[in-house]
Formats: sequence, C-alpha cells, structure tokens
Amino acid sequence: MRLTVIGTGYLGATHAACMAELGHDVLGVDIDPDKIASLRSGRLPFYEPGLQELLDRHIATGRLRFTTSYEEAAAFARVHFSCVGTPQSRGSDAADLTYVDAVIDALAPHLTGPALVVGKSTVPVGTADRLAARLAALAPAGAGAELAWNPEFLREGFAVRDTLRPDRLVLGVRSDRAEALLREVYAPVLATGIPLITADFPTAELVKTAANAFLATKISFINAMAEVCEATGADVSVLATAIGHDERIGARFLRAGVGFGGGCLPKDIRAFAARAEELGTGRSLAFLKEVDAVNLRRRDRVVDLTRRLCAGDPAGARVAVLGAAFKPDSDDIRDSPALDIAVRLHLDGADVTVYDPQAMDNARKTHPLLGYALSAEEAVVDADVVLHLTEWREFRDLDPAALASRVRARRIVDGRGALDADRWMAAGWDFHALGRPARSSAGTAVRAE
Ligand SMILES: NC(=O)c1ccc[n+]([C@@H]2O[C@H](COP(=O)([O-])OP(=O)(O)OC[C@H]3O[C@@H](n4cnc5c(N)ncnc54)[C@H](O)[C@@H]3O)[C@@H](O)[C@H]2O)c1
Ligand SMILES: O=c1ccn([C@@H]2O[C@H](COP(=O)(O)OP(=O)(O)O[C@H]3O[C@H](CO)[C@@H](O)[C@H](O)[C@H]3O)[C@@H](O)[C@H]2O)c(=O)[nH]1
Repeated sequence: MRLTVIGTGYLGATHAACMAELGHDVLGVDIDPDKIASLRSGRLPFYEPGLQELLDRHIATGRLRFTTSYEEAAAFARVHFSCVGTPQSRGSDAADLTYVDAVIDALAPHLTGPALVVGKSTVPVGTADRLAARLAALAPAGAGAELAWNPEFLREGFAVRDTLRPDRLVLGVRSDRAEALLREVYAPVLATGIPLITADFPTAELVKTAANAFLATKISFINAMAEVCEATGADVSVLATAIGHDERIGARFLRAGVGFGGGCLPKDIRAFAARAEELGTGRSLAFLKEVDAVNLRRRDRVVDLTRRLCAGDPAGARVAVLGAAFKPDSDDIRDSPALDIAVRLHLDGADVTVYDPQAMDNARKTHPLLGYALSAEEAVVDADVVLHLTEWREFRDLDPAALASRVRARRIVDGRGALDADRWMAAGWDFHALGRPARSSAGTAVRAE
C-alpha cells in the first residue's frame, strides 16, 4: 500500500522506515528541508539502534522516499500518518497543538478524493474530534477525508523493535472503512498475534496518556521510596527487587535514580493534568503534579549531594558528568536529567565536563557553555566528583581501577543505580547511589549526605 508519514522526527522517521520494512511504499514528509535532505541522502538525523540499516535498505529498494511537498503527499497516497510533535506550550503545562493543526491545514486542501489521515502524536483527549471536523471542513472531499487515531507506544532505543513487534495496536476509528484500511497497513504486524484494540477517539487518545501517566507514576513511586530509604538507611534497590517479585507489581520500571526525562513522559503528564483541569476533573489527576515533583526532586538531590561532596562549595571543583542523553541508546537530550544537573552545577561555579557516547553533538549545540570530553576516561581527568547520570553499557563496563588514577578524588555518584558498587569500592572509590546507603572504599557506610 502507498502511505505518507508526515513529520519525520524520532517517531515519524521510525514509522516511515518500519512501514517500508513491512512492504509499503512510503513517502516521508517534513517541513524541515535540512531533515528531508539528510534523509534523502540516507543520513538519519538522530541515533536510534537499527534504524540506519532500515533507512539504507529501503532507500535502496525504492520503497522509502522523502519530500517537503504536501501536494506531492496528497497525490501519492490515500493513507497519511501524522507524526508531528506535541511539545509543552511555552508558559503553560498544556500541549502545544500548533503542529498537529498545521498538518490538517496543509494537507486537507489537497484531498480531493477519499483519504484517511491517521494521527499518531500524543494529544490531549478531545483533539481527534476537533481535528476530524477541521479535516472534513477543509478537504474538497468533505466527509470522504476521514480521521483515525492510532497512538504510538514505542520507546526510544527500542523504536524499531517496538514498531515491528508492538505489545498492542490501538485503533481509534469511526468507520469500518478506516478500520479495514488500518488492518491492511498493519497486516504483517497483526499476523504475529499481537492484541488489537479498537476504540472510539477519546478512548484511543486516553489509552496513550494513561499509559505514560502510569509509567511515570511507577518511576516516581520507586523514587519516593528512595527518599524514604535515604531518611532511614534502607536500600531502595533491594526494596525494588523484593516488591517486583510480586507479579501484580512487576519488576520493570522500578529503577530508582535521577528519574524520567525525554520528549514524552514529563510533558505528557503535565499536559494530561492540564487537560483534566480544563475538563473539570483536575482532582482526578492532581497526583500527577506530585509525580512530577518527586521526579524533579531527584535532580535536586544529586545537585545537593555533589555540593556536599565538594565541601559545600562546588565553585572551582571539577565535576565529570557521564551521560547527556535522557536515556541510553538514544541521542535525545530533551529534558535530560543529566544535562539539567550539569547546568546547575556549572551555574554553581563548578568546572563541568560531560561525555556521552551518542548525544555529544546535540548537547554541544544546546549547552555550549559546558565542557565536553571525547571519552569517559578523558572526562574524569582531575575530577573531584564523577556523576553517572545515563546508564550506557559503556559506563557499566568502565574499569574503576583504571579511572582511579585519573581523578583528583575517588568519589562517584551513581544516579542510575546501574553500576556495580563492589567493583568501584574495591578500586578505592567512595560510592554514592540514590536511595541506598553511601559506602566508602573501606566498606563502611559514609554519612556525608
Ligand atoms: N519520540 C518518541 O519516542 C515518541 C513515542 C511515541 C509517541 N511520540 C509522540 O509523537 C509525536 C512526535 O514526537 P517526536 O519525538 O517524533 O518529535 P520530533 O520533534 O522528533 O519530530 C517532529 C517532526 O515533525 C516535523 N514537523 C513539524 N511541523 C510539521 C508540519 N506542519 N508538517 C510536517 N512536519 C512537521 C518537525 O520538523 C520534526 O521533524 C509527539 O506527539 C510525541 O509525544 C513520540
Ligand atoms: O525504571 C525506570 C525506567 C525508566 N526511567 C527513565 O524514564 C525515562 C523514560 O524512559 P522510557 O519510557 O524507557 O523512554 P521513552 O522513550 O521516553 O518512552 C516513553 O515515552 C514514549 C513516548 O510517549 C512512549 O511511547 C513509551 O511507551 C514510554 O515508555 C528515561 O529518562 C529513563 O531513564 C527510570 O528512571 N526508571
């Protein structure tokens, strides 16, 4: 089938390449000419494991092409996926719907025959209803130009796998025709036996925001437990393992640390709470404000701990920050806890050096005042404190003994609970992890914090 994918960012570029992998003829559309030029030349403008290979393969098969022209898009296909951003609005918690509206406004006037526009962006409940009316009003095809809502659940770092083998597909549809077309698009995925849930628009929209709210709540729950552990000397990692054995709770998404960042969970819980307030049901989601607050307090905790490890005054101290991306296996630095902490310590006067395996270009562009190194080994030279803030495998595999000779003081804060404390302590490091008793190289608890 011929499809277009409008908006070729993290979601759209992945969706476009994966749809080509399923056998469709795909035209990717974006208003950013540089992005389209890059994709056309076979260069993925961001890092996502496995995606470059799909891009290469399907530019070669001719099943994947790119354009900036909506006219060309409308003529190319009857099914159009809309994957543009829905960032947090400036000055409020609500989602900025400018881009999803702009897609309808740009595409609809070219839709002279039957068409299905499929929203994949994460939007406040009620958006699809509004867009459906806008589409029918602006398209020459009138009601022949239909809307569907098909929220996306992929995780960065696993985007290709999550698209080709999702846990479920959710289709918000208003007609048998829309459902049939989407079943045809996803036929190879459905053939793997994954669950398909069809729903009305508001339910489809809410499934997405509810899923992200639940995931964020789970992370903030364990981080709230970390706060209690810090006040009592208990160990949150043992606690998480123990409660995670209960299948009703589950072990996943219980990693305590500096909390969630990225282009999704933080802005999505804020937009969800803001939407609930608009709907007069603000109290139902008031807890999401606390989820947000717990999350941000974890960043404060690392900043405070680092200050204390620098004898109260980080001015002039050298701080090595391992990690800039909001999570490993991604170069995405949107709302990255690592960079937030790095900036705050820089503003305190610390000499901060950042290293990340993939996010250096993005970090340098947006945070030009921070120092950067080309490797973890280089970043830690003369450091008074090392902060581990994004759990790349490369950092887990570091040799603490080799790093020990490079730093000024052997102090590490594991903000992701991912390093092997015993290995680091055996190499003479004082080891601090969130929600766990700090331990000195002598194996005794350090109560510096
Ligand atoms: N990134 C993820 O992992 C992920 C996963 C699931 C859902 N989502 C949701 O998907 C949406 C997109 O997220 P993203 O991370 O891909 O954002 P992004 O910023 O990486 O990509 C958005 C793209 O849309 C383009 N664009 C903006 N206006 C346009 C227009 N009028 N016409 C065509 N293109 C336009 C931009 O140039 C950009 O390339 C958001 O709603 C997000 O919440 C993202
Ligand atoms: O136990 C955990 C798990 C995750 N995180 C952090 O939470 C954030 C989000 O992680 P993850 O959910 O894996 O990444 P995203 O790519 O942002 O994916 C989320 O947001 C997407 C966009 O809406 C959804 O599609 C996905 O289903 C949803 O998991 C990252 O900063 C992680 O470091 C933790 O702190 N502890």
